Amino acid sequence: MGVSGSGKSTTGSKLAGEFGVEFIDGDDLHPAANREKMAAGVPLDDEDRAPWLDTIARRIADELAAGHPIVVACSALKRTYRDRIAALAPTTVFVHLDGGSDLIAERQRGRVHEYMPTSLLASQFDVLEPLEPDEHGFRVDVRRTPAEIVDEVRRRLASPVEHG
Ligand SMILES: Nc1ncnc2c1ncn2[C@@H]1O[C@H](COP(=O)(O)OP(=O)(O)O)[C@@H](O)[C@H]1O
Ligand SMILES: O=C(O)[C@H](O)[C@@H](O)[C@H](O)[C@H](O)COP(=O)(O)O
Repeated sequence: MGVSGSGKSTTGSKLAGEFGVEFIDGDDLHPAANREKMAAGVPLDDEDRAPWLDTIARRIADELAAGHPIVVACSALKRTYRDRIAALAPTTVFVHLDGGSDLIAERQRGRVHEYMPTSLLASQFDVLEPLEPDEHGFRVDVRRTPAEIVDEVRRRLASPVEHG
């Protein structure tokens, strides 16, 4: 989880590669209307995101039911969004790629995205709700390299007491 440009695709795909599991990018599961809205510079609202979150939650639940752990990139900006995912896939561990707006804006500007304009980053920080103590997950600092972040995530996933 994390705002656009926080490194979900980069670190998520690397983590999945190291685990030897599938990586799913939530970007690819947005309905066309959501993509068009973002491309037009308009932030998504709760109603836009609800069916997308359900698609992601169902996909996680289906994969887990088939015995396939997966890594998913999904902004999951609000507590209610994460609860929606956890309701269908309760063993989901949320890893918040957390960082300041200046650094993330700089990284976002340095990449090309199919539909996401950099102008929407501020709206994402506005709605971002960090993990709360009773959520299943932890934060990592995006000032570190992708390799360091992946190592940290692996270490913490191997220590259940640290991410309860
Ligand atoms: N930890 C990191 N250190 C340096 N650059 C990073 C890091 N994580 C991601 N990046 C770069 O930042 C940009 C945004 O990352 P990306 O994975 O596309 O973010 P997201 O999927 O969250 O939108 C990319 O150009 C990526 O190469
Ligand atoms: O909930 C949302 O508003 C979107 O999911 C958004 O968070 C996401 O950032 C875009 O789809 C762009 O994708 P990147 O996060 O990969 O830039």
